[in-house]
Amino acid sequence: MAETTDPKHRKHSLGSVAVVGAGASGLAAAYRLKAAGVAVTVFETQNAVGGKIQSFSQNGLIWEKGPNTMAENDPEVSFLIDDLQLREQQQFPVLQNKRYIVRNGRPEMLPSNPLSILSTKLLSAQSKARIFLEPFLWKRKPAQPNDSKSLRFCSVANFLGRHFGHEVVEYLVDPFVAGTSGADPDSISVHHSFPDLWALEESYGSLIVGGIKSGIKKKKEAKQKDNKIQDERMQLAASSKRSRGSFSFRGGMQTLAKALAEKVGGESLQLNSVVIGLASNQQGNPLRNNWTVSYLKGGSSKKEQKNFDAVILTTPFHEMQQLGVMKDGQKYPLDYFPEVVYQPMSVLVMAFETDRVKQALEGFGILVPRKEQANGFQTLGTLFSSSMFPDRAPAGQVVFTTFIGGSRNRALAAAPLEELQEVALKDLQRLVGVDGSPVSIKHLYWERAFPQYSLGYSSFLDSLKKMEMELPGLLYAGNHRGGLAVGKALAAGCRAGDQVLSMLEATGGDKIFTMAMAEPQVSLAFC
Ligand SMILES: Cc1cc2nc3c(=O)[nH]c(=O)nc-3n(C[C@H](O)[C@H](O)[C@H](O)COP(=O)(O)OP(=O)(O)OC[C@H]3O[C@@H](n4cnc5c(N)ncnc54)[C@H](O)[C@@H]3O)c2cc1C
Ligand SMILES: C=Cc1c2[nH]c(c1C)Cc1[nH]c(c(CCC(=O)O)c1C)Cc1[nH]c(c(C)c1CCC(=O)O)Cc1[nH]c(c(C)c1C=C)C2
Repeated sequence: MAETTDPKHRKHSLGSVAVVGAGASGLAAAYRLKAAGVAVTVFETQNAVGGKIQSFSQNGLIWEKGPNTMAENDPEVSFLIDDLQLREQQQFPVLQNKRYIVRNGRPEMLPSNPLSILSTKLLSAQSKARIFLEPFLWKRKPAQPNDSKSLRFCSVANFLGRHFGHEVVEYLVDPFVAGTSGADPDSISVHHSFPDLWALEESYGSLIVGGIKSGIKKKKEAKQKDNKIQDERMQLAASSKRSRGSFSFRGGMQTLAKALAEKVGGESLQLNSVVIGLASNQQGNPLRNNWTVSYLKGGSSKKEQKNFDAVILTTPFHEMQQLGVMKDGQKYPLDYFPEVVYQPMSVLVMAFETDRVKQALEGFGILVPRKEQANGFQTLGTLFSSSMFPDRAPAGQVVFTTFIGGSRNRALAAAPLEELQEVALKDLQRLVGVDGSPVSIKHLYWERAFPQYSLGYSSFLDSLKKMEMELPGLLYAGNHRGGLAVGKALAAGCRAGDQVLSMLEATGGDKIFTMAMAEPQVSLAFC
């Protein structure tokens, strides 16, 4: 029968793909492949989709065990939100730009524009001067000698400290890094965590000048792109993409996971199924169906197997290491990978009677810099959950989501609930005047909440590339590459799906196709 080009009518003639993991990246990859008419099977250990995305609802309280918000910075994400008809479900935090940072034991508003930098109590006059002088102190330098060491081992603290000084690192950079990864700015690579910053210095010298010029350039490109977009739907996506910062969905972030799962289709979701082995048979003619996935279903000890043309892996690396990988009948050891550091995190969701919160703050939330531990604070920060999304708290209650642990206090993340509640109440009493105990408390401990993009993280990324080169048809798409954010995981999943689709289309005949991720283009700069 002649192959149709319309995915809707194709009878899966393109091939079959296994996706391991039904988190944001796995669901996005499966969504992309299914839309193109590929037979997809998503294997997921848990009896639910979403991975780290887990929303819960009880007696009028909606809370998140994982992500509370996401951003829409990649075109794939904007398209996915429109295609899933989630635009109407998007929920933007009320007053989302009202963010606070603790200084000298008190919440201080984070400056949200250049003028408010002049009046903020977060920084000394000297640091403010340093920020305004940065464009003049950092003229574009001639390209530095290619020093891969500086590229691989330049920390966020070092890089931004050189531009703006120590106090900016302590009271702006440190809380931002803790509030977006649970890490500290001395331990993470600027090149892997903030690749755009690295490129700005290389291209413009000054980060402020570079930020302004690249912002203007992006706006111009977006306008030109809008003008070029013929398809009304894409035009809508492009225009609606200029959303107002980060957001969630009605009912919580799980709404996104459920919408993706529905689009992928229940027949493609193999829940309660843990993958224990991947075997690649590259011998002879590189025809399709050269991947065998072994898995245990529903707690049974009976191993089941299924063959596929390609595999997309989205599991955290510590779980990937448990997989038995075979190549042409021989064990393929993953022992050339370096260890990955993970940050632990305890999340406490506490609801209080409104009159028990004496100095409630409106807005997104509050972050505690490491330096404020000297003033007795132990939490990393707290989201003002019921201020962000008023429809998620029972009437007459105020809800906070407090984060404890990270690199700042790994042991405390694993402490018993009683101790965590005491720590959180002590900080909230000082910051928002909480008086007394919560009417309800939910707690989740993540032993490995976030992979850390440490100094020298290139060696992990190089190992991923080696694995993909040596095992044609296998691609990694989880949050250990390309960013931790939900939006970045979705984009990675979409791109992995597209890459596998190209492979399937290219190897309709007998071409061999390896799917090493395109080398991210980075430039060298002096660290
Ligand atoms: C507490 C917390 C708060 C966060 N807050 C935010 C936020 O506000 N905004 C934001 O943008 N990001 C946030 N993040 C980050 C974001 O949620 C994650 O980076 C992202 O969801 C990861 O998606 P993933 O698909 O890469 O991995 P995961 O969600 O971890 O999915 C991997 C899946 O693979 C499954 N799996 C593992 N091994 C196997 C196996 N052998 N067989 C079958 N299945 C397997 C797992 O069960 C899991 O479902 C937060 C994360 C945490 C932990
Ligand atoms: C205090 C600890 C944490 C809070 N949220 C997280 C931690 C560890 C987890 C987290 N939050 C965000 C991300 C995505 C990061 C990214 O690369 O986009 C992750 C992994 C979203 C986020 N949270 C903050 C910022 C600036 C962002 C980026 C998107 C946005 O601007 O909204 C800061 C922040 N995090 C927390 C609070 C209370 C807070 C600010 C007041 C909690």
